[in-house]
Order: sequence, then C-alpha cells, then structure tokens
Amino acid sequence: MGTERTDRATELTVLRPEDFDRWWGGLVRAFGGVAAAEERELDRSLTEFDRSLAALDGDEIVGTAGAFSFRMTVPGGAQVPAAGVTMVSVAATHRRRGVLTSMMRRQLEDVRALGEPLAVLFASEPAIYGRFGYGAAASQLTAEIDTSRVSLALPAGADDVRVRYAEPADVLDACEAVYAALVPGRPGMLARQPGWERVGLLDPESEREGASALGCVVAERDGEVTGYARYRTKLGWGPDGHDGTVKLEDLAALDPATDAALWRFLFGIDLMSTLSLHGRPVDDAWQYLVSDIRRCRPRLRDSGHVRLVDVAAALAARTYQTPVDVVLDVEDAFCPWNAGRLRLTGDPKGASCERTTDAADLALSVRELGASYLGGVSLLSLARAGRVAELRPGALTEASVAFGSPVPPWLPHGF
Ligand SMILES: CC(=O)SCCNC(=O)CCNC(=O)[C@H](O)C(C)(C)COP(=O)(O)OP(=O)(O)OC[C@H]1O[C@@H](n2cnc3c(N)ncnc32)[C@H](O)[C@@H]1OP(=O)(O)O
Repeated sequence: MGTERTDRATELTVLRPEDFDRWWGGLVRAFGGVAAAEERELDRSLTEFDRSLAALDGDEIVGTAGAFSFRMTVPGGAQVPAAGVTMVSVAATHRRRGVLTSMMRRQLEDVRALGEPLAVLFASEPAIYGRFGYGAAASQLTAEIDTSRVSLALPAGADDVRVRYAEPADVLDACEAVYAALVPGRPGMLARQPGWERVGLLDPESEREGASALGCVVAERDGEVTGYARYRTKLGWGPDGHDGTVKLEDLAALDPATDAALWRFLFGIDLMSTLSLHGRPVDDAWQYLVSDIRRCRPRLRDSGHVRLVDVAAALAARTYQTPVDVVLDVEDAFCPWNAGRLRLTGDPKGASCERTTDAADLALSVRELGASYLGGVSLLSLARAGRVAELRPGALTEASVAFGSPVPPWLPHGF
C-alpha cells in the first residue's frame, strides 16, 4: 500500500502511528466532537495501522477510514474473513468532493488484495454506502418495555438457574466463553479477536448520561456460567413515584432457561419501570414470553451492511438451505472485477461458484447479493421491489429459498 493521489488534490496514505491523535481527532470532530479519553486509548489499541487510511490536503488530515480483520459467521456456520469497515469520516471543510469515494475505492482494492471476500460495516446514515455496493443485510431490534405492565411466562428450568451479581471485569473470561459458543450458530456474529473483549467493558463516566456504572450479572447452573447480562440503571421519580430505567448493554445465554432467567432479573429490578434495549437480534426470545408485546414498543432498524468484495468466493463460502443451481448476472460498477455471469451450485453441505458463459437465470447488482447474503433479506422481496430480475421462470423462488437462513442474522456489537 503506497501513497496515491485522488482526483481532488487530496492524497491517500496509510496511517502512521505517530499521526493517530490527529487522525482520531478528525474522526471525533466529524462525529459531533465529543469522545472520552478511554475510548481513544481503546481505539488506538485496536486500530490496525497498516489498514487505516488518511486523506491528506497538504499536511492536514481531512479524511479517515479503517478496517478490522474480522471473521464473520455466514449461513452454514463457517467463519469467513471480513473487513470490518470503520472510523470513516471526511472533514466538513472537504465534504462532497469525492474524498470518501476515493477512500472506499482504495479500501475495497486493499480488501481484495488481502483475500477477504467480504466487507461489513455499521452505517452512520444508511444512505451512504449503497453506491459502493453495500446492502443492508441484517436488522436489529430496539424496545422500550413497560415492565410495570408487562409480565413474562417463563419456560421450564428457569428456576434452576442462579443469577448473581459480579464485577464485569472479574467474570470476563466466563462471559467471553459464552459469547464464543454462540458465534457459529448465527450468521453475522463476529469471532472475537484478541483485545475486542475489552470493548464490552468500556464505561466512560462522561457517556453514562446520569445512569449507573456498568453492572453485570452472570447466570449459573451447577456452578457453570451459562449466560450473562450487562446493564445500567437510572433512577427517576415522577408524580406517581419511582420511574427508573434499566438500560441493557449486552446479554448472552447458552440455553432458553438461562435466557429467560436473565430477562426475569432485568424485568424485576425494584424501582425500575422501563427496560430499554437496543441492538438486539430480531428473534430475541423475550418477545415470545411477554404478556403484551405492544407495551414493549418493539422497533426495527438496519444494522450490518454487507459488501461482497469477491462475489464468487463469498457465495462459495456459505451453504444453502435447499439445493440451488443458478446463473447470476452480476452488476458491479464500483468493483468491476465482480461483474458478469457466475454459476452458483450449492446445498446444505457446501457450494461452488464459477464464471460461466451460460445464459443468466437472475440479474441483480452486488448490492442485492450483499443484502441477501446472510439470509436476512429475501431475493423475492428484492425482486418485488424491482431490484432482482428473473430471467428463467422458477429461478427466483429456487434461489430465494436457498439463500434463506433459519436463524436471522445479527451483528452483536458496533465497531
Ligand atoms: C462505517 C462508518 O464509519 S460510518 C461513518 C460515516 N461517517 C460519518 O457519518 C461522519 C460525518 N460525515 C462525513 O464525515 C462525510 O459526510 C461522509 C464520510 C459521510 C461523506 O464524505 P464525502 O467525502 O463528503 O463523500 P463523497 O464526496 O465521496 O460523496 C460521494 C457520494 O455520496 C453522497 N453522500 C455522501 N455522504 C452522504 C450522506 N451522508 N447521505 C447521502 N449521500 C451522501 C454524495 O452526495 C456523493 O454522491 P454523488 O456521487 O451522487 O455525487
């Protein structure tokens, strides 16, 4: 990776460690200007400098973009190398001159050269990344549960689970083991790289908005940790008395009884009447235990946006829930090496994907492939929106069913 000149008199260069503070400062300014020193130091320790880009105007850093070397679970359970695109910003003094476009182009070329078939990101605004071939591939669930009015029906075994308070750092290894056991079972989950376990413990006082420090409970059965929850509480008083909120930060459980025992704890904390949760999987089990889903105010929003950087390798890396044999005519203006016809043959055991000159069965862009890749958005739905064309009758249903996933995708944390 050398230095290159963009068409707008800014240069792209690889970030040097000694420039990190300036680089990070530019990023923070673009994100509203407030960030804690603890966050800066964590970011510094996680930053992969050789994959971080700075856009320069003279000596001034006017653009930032980074990538983490993740492995992401895909349908079928394989953990596939995926560039976690992050820390993207352009100085407001240099906006809308193509700086982001030049960074995205360079970054995707670098990802391809590293042999990573996928890139994934959380978008600050969903309108930004479609033009670069990313598709919104997963959703996340947000809810504000009125725990004074909503009750839970618990499954058998919940009473056998012991829930106890713990210091988050003291039980970190046990919590990480729970997380790691869940990674292969859900598309979108990220295998934790060394150092990333500390992200869940980041707790700067300046960002608590009046809530408590991070609290933690672990769930145990027969002395083994089978789940955990990290949360904050914020006590409030209204005209009718207490009106506190529990803010859930993270919850993971190895089995339904543990999961339910943790939700029971969160629903039942005294003086709290709202349980606020965000970034949860769309099939979070509490939804099927509550007495009144309306008073939980569930909402969906986009989470991970996926980009197939090497379409053939990415499609061959996952499995398909039913047999599929289709020729895809792929449009990819931003990464032209992907454009053209590919034959995808797959089933629940594996897949292959090769260039072909055979007639196409489906025509779509790389963005639709990104959206449907983790099994959370169906090709049929995209076709109804006019974004996938069926050229051979029957091919759309065949491919759409095959691309699905019995477990909805979920990206467990931002980056
Ligand atoms: C993974 C992450 O880190 S997400 C974080 C993204 N960063 C932020 O949101 C921080 C604040 N915003 C910014 O720093 C900048 O506005 C950026 C990075 C979003 C855009 O940078 P720019 O250099 O202005 O983008 P650039 O000039 O390359 O724009 C390319 C195209 O995208 C469009 N575009 C850029 N930003 C946006 C946006 N926020 N919403 C809609 N369209 C956008 C431009 O209009 C342009 O369209 P065109 O090709 O049709 O003319």
